[in-house]
Amino acid sequence: MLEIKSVSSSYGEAQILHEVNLTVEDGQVVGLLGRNGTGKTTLIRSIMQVKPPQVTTGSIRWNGQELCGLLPNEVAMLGIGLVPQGRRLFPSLTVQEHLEIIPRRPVSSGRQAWTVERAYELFPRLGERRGHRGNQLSGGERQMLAITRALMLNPDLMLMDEPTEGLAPLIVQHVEQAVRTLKAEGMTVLLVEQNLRSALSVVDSVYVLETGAVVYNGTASELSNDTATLHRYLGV
Ligand SMILES: Nc1ncnc2c1ncn2[C@@H]1O[C@H](COP(=O)(O)OP(=O)(O)OP(=O)(O)O)[C@@H](O)[C@H]1O
Repeated sequence: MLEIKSVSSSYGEAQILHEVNLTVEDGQVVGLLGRNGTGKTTLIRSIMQVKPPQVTTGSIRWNGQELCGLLPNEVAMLGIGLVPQGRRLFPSLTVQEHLEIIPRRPVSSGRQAWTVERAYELFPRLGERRGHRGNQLSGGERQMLAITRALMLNPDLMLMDEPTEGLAPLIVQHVEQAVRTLKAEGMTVLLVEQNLRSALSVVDSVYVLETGAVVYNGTASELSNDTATLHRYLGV
């Protein structure tokens, strides 16, 4: 379980997150929604201990262990995979090389280890592109590679920062299906999304951020029916 309690984070003097509380139970897919600039990526970076920002107060616990003060690779080795916004890839490495260079952690009990072949089963398109280099991939292929790279770590929690951003509708469906497949296998997911429809099709519950604070927490169906919140905080 991921437990975020009273977390505030700052870039220098600028405090962006204000006493954020958020919980992701094991096996849940939780959506993190909110307009541009409300602090979603800042929260993801705070969980991963990627600096900046600096977490100034509060605690972030994963399976009871405090993450604040660890290095990002130490957080990763506790079983937290990151799909960063912007799908950072190496332009000169092939798809296969991207997947092979990821350090592995021992797979958690009851789980099936991720292999390169299993990654290609999740996204067959990537298998067809295994010899292509990072700079030869389409936006959708880059996103698929970013997701599978994070999986190669054998994580128990995936932090996904806007995985459908800028993708064509068909590719968005592939990404949504991949999230459902991961959930069916017991993966815990914190999913940042701007695409409300896409988020609501895969998440169990949602948190909405506004100016760095949680202003809403409910199930996906509660949010779907809450037109006031949708209008006020998500502009729909
Ligand atoms: N490196 C940085 N230094 C200073 N301020 C930053 C930095 N990164 C982000 N911010 C500021 O923090 C605030 C929250 O940004 P953040 O990227 O977390 O929002 P977001 O909800 O993820 O938005 P988006 O959907 O646009 O990615 C914004 O006001 C942004 O300008």
